[in-house]
Amino acid sequence: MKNEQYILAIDEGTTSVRAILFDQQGSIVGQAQRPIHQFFPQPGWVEQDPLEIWNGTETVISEVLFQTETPPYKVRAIGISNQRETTVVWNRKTGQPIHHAIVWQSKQTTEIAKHLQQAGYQTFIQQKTGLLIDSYFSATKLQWLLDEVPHAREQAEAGDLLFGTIDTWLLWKLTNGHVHATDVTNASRTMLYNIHTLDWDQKLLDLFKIPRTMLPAVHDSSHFYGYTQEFTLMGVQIPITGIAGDQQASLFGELALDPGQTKNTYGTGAFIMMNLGHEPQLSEHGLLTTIAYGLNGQVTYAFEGSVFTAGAAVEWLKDQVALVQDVTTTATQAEQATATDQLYVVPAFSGLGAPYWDQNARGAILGLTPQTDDKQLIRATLESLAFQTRDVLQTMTHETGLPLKSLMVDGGVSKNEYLLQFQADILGSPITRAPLAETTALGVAYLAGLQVKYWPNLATLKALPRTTTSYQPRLAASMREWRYANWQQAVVATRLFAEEPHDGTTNPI
Ligand SMILES: Nc1ncnc2c1ncn2[C@@H]1O[C@H](COP(=O)(O)OP(=O)(O)O)[C@@H](O)[C@H]1O
Ligand SMILES: O=P(O)(O)OC[C@H](O)CO
Repeated sequence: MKNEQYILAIDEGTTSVRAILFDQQGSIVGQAQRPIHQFFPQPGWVEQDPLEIWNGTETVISEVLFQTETPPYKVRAIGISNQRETTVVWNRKTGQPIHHAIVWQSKQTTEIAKHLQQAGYQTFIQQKTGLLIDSYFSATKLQWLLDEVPHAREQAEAGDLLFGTIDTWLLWKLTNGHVHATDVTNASRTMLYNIHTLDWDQKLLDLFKIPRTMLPAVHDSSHFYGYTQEFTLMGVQIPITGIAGDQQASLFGELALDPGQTKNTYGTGAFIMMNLGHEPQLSEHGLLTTIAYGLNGQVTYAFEGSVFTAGAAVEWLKDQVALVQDVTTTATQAEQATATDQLYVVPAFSGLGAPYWDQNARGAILGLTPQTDDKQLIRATLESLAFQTRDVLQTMTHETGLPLKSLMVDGGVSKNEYLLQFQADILGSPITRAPLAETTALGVAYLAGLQVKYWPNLATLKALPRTTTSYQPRLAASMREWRYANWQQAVVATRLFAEEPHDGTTNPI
């Protein structure tokens, strides 16, 4: 349609940045994507260049507009979804980052996190933030930057430095330094934000020694944040009206808006989220309580189970052990493998996330025999994603008392048919795959579009056409439980290996 306007979603993930144009049906009109490099300055450390992220974002925006012959004035609004927790600090006057961004997976602040745990801060922090102490969240990363980058602390105390997660950094760049803000979902991942009072928590700022002047303003996920500046890439002023962390954006894109509705996004990691409604519940078994979205002045909470290694394990099959040349062939290879009932890959490459939260664990392969071959290893690796998902979902249903009726899935690895069938089998529940792999971008497009009345209300979104693919469980219950019991045993063995030896020698891991 000639006069149609579009919503532009920017999805800045861990491995790439995408710009996607959506029309009023929620269909993709065009998209562009650029990879983003990761730097590994020391084992376990992961960093990215914030300027590369910004330049990549500018490029994909230009590309998608060019490819679809869309003049910028046809973009009704912009939404930003982003890899969460990743921490950037930059100079407010020069706009220069003081260091690379510290990525969510990075382990350089493990010692700070351990120290806090040992000092007994877990309950204090969980009650305020809903989070468990881990180097994953922004607070220890920000503290590290202020402590380790020369003169950073004095500059921060003088009010010269700004902190942001990637959404905040991109918003600041898009508005040419006019707007320093974030949304409630991203704020809830910093470990500095109180999810009950909905404000930065002074006691936490004191604990991590963070000057309040560095912190962005916090708003609803659907909110008028500001305009792109005329002299930035867009050439015209376009409102930026949606921001959400990528996992929350995909929950919104799935329209999982009722308590109990649950999604899993299989990307680099796998992030399972269950809508909790308007009352936060704290977990006793390793789940995070997080803000799902802020809409019309009200926040909705969610339980989250973060699995650190999902697609990253598939990448490992390709890049490190070269068992596959192309990740898309893994489903067929897994289908062709002879049964792997006794072979288990525990991909704890960066420790184990929910519900274990074991920073020390490292990956293991258990049950090798002389017959074990490449296809079986591929299959067992894919199966590990499904087992890890069950670990989290079992905890969620136990804690909330809500049964799992069905699981909505999306993300890059959800293209894998073998995985989804096995996921249904090992859960004993149906799986529904979203029509678009780009549910994250769609979610933040919805949030941006609601604010400018591109879509007038939630009912309009629910009425949009949507064709999903379902996977029904086929495995007998006895086999299902036997396989899962074996997996649990494999996790126990893996964690045992990472424990300190009892003879006083240092654990080399
Ligand atoms: N057909 C497939 N089978 C298995 N894994 C896949 C397939 N297609 C993509 N992937 C994996 O999906 C991941 C990328 O998913 P994506 O949602 O783009 O991640 P992120 O947002 O973390 O960058 C990569 O780890 C890639 O190996
Ligand atoms: O880059 P993704 O899509 O794997 O998401 C990363 C998460 O937001 C980290 O918490």
